[in-house]
Amino acid sequence: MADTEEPPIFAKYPSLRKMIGHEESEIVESHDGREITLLKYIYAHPELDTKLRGSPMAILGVMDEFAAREDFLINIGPEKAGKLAVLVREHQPRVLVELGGYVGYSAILFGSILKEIWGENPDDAELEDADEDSAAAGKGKRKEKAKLYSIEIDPLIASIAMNLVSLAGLQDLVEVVVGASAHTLRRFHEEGTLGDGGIDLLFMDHDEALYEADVKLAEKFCFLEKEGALVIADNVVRPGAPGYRGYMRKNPRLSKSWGLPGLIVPGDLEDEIEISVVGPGVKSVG
Ligand SMILES: C[S@@+](CC[C@H](N)C(=O)[O-])C[C@H]1O[C@@H](n2cnc3c(N)ncnc32)[C@H](O)[C@@H]1O
Repeated sequence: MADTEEPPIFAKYPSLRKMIGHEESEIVESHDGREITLLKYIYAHPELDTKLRGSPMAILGVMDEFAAREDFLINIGPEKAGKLAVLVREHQPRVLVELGGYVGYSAILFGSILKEIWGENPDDAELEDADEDSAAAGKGKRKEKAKLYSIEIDPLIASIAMNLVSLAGLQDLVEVVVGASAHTLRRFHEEGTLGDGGIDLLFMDHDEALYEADVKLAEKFCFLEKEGALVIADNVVRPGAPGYRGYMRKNPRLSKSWGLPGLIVPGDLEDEIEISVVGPGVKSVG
């Protein structure tokens, strides 16, 4: 490629041109007002009522369009979304917890898959019915709700996520929870939010420096006791979570782990997403 030639990545993501000439330390990638601009962009969309409302995939498409054309967004983006969607469909989780919800991109993706797999949640009366007559459960009545708890520390950012989750029609399946990850996991434990079953899939995408401590907390509260529970950690290579990776490799509760490649930077083949299958075992590790 000649010196003057623009890297192909800028043709695909024109919004990245803003970063040209800046040191990495000078680049602000989020929480600078662009999230409110995104919300206005979506609500100004000419097909808001005809295509976006009630359509998770169409909303994700507009978020991708905004990230490519207007301003970069720190969500998983379309490539990782495609890979994670395959995994989530295969795994069929009923209770999913996400640490780091941002404006709701991954929450809308995962919530739409929960809806695809489990349908609309039963209302409380139906749940009581199914409880009273366990034979009825065998006739197709569901005794549990499917749920994604998307935990986000920043209340303004979380409000945008709540708005977009509702626009997507997923408010029944996706609960955006405002709070820091560790504080919220502890609150879930004290309040019994997750019931007896715990978590089928824990997605960590908040602060790589907290992955190790937070997964240990989830284990301590027995949230990861289901056979085959999945822990998915994003960005384990860049910015990187060496403490978490080291801890999981030696974890006696780990039965299998593998990685998925990142994206965006062509030729970057290192696995950015680490998937770990954990299960019942030592109750409290570390
Ligand atoms: C990379 S973004 C998450 C992207 C999101 N999972 C998606 O793909 O749509 C990280 C988010 O984690 C939030 N965050 C950072 N530290 C956190 C913590 N300790 N607890 C909860 N959220 C946190 C940030 O405010 C930010 O919105």
